[in-house]
Amino acid sequence: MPISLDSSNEAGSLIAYANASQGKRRKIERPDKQDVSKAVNGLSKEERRLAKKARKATGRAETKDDKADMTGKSRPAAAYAEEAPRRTKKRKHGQVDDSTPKLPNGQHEMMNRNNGPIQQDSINEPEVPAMKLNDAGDKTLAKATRKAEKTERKRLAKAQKLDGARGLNSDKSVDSKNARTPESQGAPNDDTTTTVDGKETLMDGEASPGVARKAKKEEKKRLKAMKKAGDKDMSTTYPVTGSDAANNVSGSPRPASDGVSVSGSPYVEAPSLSSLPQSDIDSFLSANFISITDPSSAKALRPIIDFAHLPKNILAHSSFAKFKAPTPIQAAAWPFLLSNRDVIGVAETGSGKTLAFGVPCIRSILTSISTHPKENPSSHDSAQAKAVIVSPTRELAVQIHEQIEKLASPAHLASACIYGGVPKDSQRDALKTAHIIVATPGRLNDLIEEGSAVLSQVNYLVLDEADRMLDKGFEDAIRTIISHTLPPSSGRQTLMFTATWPPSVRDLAATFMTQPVHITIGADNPTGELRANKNITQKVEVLEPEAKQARLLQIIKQHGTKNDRILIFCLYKKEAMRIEGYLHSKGLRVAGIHGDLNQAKRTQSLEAFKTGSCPLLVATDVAARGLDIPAVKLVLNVTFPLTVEDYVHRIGRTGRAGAPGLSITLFTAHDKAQSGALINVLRAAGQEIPDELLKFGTTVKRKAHETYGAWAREVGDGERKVGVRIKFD
Ligand SMILES: Nc1ncnc2c1ncn2[C@@H]1O[C@H](COP(=O)(O)OP(=O)(O)OP(=O)(O)O)[C@@H](O)[C@H]1O
Repeated sequence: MPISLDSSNEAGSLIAYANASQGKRRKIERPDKQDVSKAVNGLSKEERRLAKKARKATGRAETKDDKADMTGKSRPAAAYAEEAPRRTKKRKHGQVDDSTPKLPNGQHEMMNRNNGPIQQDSINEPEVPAMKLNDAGDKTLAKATRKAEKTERKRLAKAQKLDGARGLNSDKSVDSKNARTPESQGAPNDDTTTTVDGKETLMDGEASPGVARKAKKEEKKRLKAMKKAGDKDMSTTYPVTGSDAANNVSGSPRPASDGVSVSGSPYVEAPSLSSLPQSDIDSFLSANFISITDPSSAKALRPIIDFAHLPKNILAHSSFAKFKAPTPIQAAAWPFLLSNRDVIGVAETGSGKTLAFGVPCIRSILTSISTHPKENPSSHDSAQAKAVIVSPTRELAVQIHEQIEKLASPAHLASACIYGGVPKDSQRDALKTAHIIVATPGRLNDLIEEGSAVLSQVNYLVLDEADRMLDKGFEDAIRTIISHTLPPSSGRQTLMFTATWPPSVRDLAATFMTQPVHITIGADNPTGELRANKNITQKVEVLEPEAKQARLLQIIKQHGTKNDRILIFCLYKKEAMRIEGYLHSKGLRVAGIHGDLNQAKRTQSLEAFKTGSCPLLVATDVAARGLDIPAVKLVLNVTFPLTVEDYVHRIGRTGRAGAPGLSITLFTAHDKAQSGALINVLRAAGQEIPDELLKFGTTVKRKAHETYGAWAREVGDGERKVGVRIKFD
């Protein structure tokens, strides 16, 4: 019987594998030598010949399997599907847990979750007692298994080499020797903690490299096919013109899935929006510097410039009536998202991106549920998650969850907030009834792995702070999460939102998306180049490193008032602790937030800062992205971050939702490698550039994916990127 492999989905291929060879879905297991011997008694000559052949094959496989059980390596793909739940977790310092492979959609059907760790004996116990040796399917299975083993061995050898090069398995101790290990590196994911001996330990799950790489390969294949198809399409770049005014129904088809697609309910433009003169639309687009690029040949969609233009079922549940009008990113993204399109949304910090993806999320779920009348949204006994929103930090996940809850609960939808550093029990409970999961990657993967989080019906996937989510620290974990959701061919909508969209992550992003509409908000910035929020006045002071502390105190005294908050950023955890202690010693009310603090303390510090009981917060880059804290008057950078993207996010904690903001950056000779990139950001925002900064030079180092964000310093010398001289006029 030919083995049919469904290349679109790993679980699909494994199940097909099992079905083809066994005639039904069941565990794939080879018998041991003894069982084969028993079975051959009384067989014909021909059957004995085949049995001998099979014995040879099983003997080989068995030896490898035994070895693999000891080492956790050299497993054929089918064996991974079988034995994943039996493996015990190995969470070593700085080590990716490759002993616990994660499998995509549907795999849980093949696992016995209740068994727990299984002894070596039971691993060798044959699931199928008597093999029918003259069955052609079995021969095919043995052959296919050998082939799978060979491929797996090759892949693992390659992966080990790669991981070795990336330093994924190397310990990083945080001591005086590497006290300059920045938090954004040392803590690639929010679930990183520090053990007593000062070593950093990944607490929560990283993606299995095996599964992640397979997913990567499949995504690449899909992308290739997609590109081929896309070549036939005309790429469309808006602003919308008068000829598009007639278009009031989205022309973007999305393949129907097995009853879970949201494509059944096309977006219909509100008559009140259709009746607006085109000149109104054009002036809205140009006044807000909205650039929309659609690689498909679908017609342009008018921005939803008034809340009244939203579909009625959303409007009825709106919790945002307090706002005057949608922000530009909301207005531009909503029509495409409501039409089930994939969207990359790049808009400045504090511009309302959460509602931009949050509002269509509710509609997507309601539509999806309405096509499944059995799933009554008001029955909170159980639910299947339909949407996942992934965020890089725990605090941001909590904040997004709060906003999503405000949208979801009036619609009788439930959401769960999943993040590391806190007990799992309440999260497990919340998952039982959640339609929407807001999560950090590490803890989500842990709960997927144990079977508490099931994403097999997720057709709305959001990566918030998408560039951070796609950098090396998170990439594998994100791949694993994505591989558990519905594939795009079954109707999954994939959204990426951020304020910074470096070229280094764009190719990777494309592998997860289907003809995404690219929306950028910002003057003179159609390609989404790095831009800071123009409402922020950026000041840079160049000084000697030893002068920093005194200057810091001066600035705080100069700007601190009773009601305003000052957010102080450091690069290292130890530095943050030192600065917090220093300010404390000066009698100031100050709190701290960084990766060495337990979650309760982190939450407490943030609350104290939000309420104003502590008007000063000293933070590392764990607080750089997404946090929406009212009345942050000043962001003060004591040490420049590793990347200028992080700088843009840090200063973006002020000047939110149209309010003015101020940032002051203390810049020393240690940071001169970043001077060129910083000058570019200042220049693009029309800010003053001090001569002392210009003296450091205008060289901008191009960042490739490997060197972006969390793992930057772990790239070997051989991979160091060459600086590019940028000329200014
Ligand atoms: N239409 C609107 N009008 C006015 N304010 C809004 C609107 N939509 C959202 N906001 C407010 O704007 C603030 C910033 O929103 P949000 O946190 O979503 O920004 P963001 O673009 O995600 O920022 P960041 O890039 O820093 O994550 C929030 O306080 C939010 O309530």
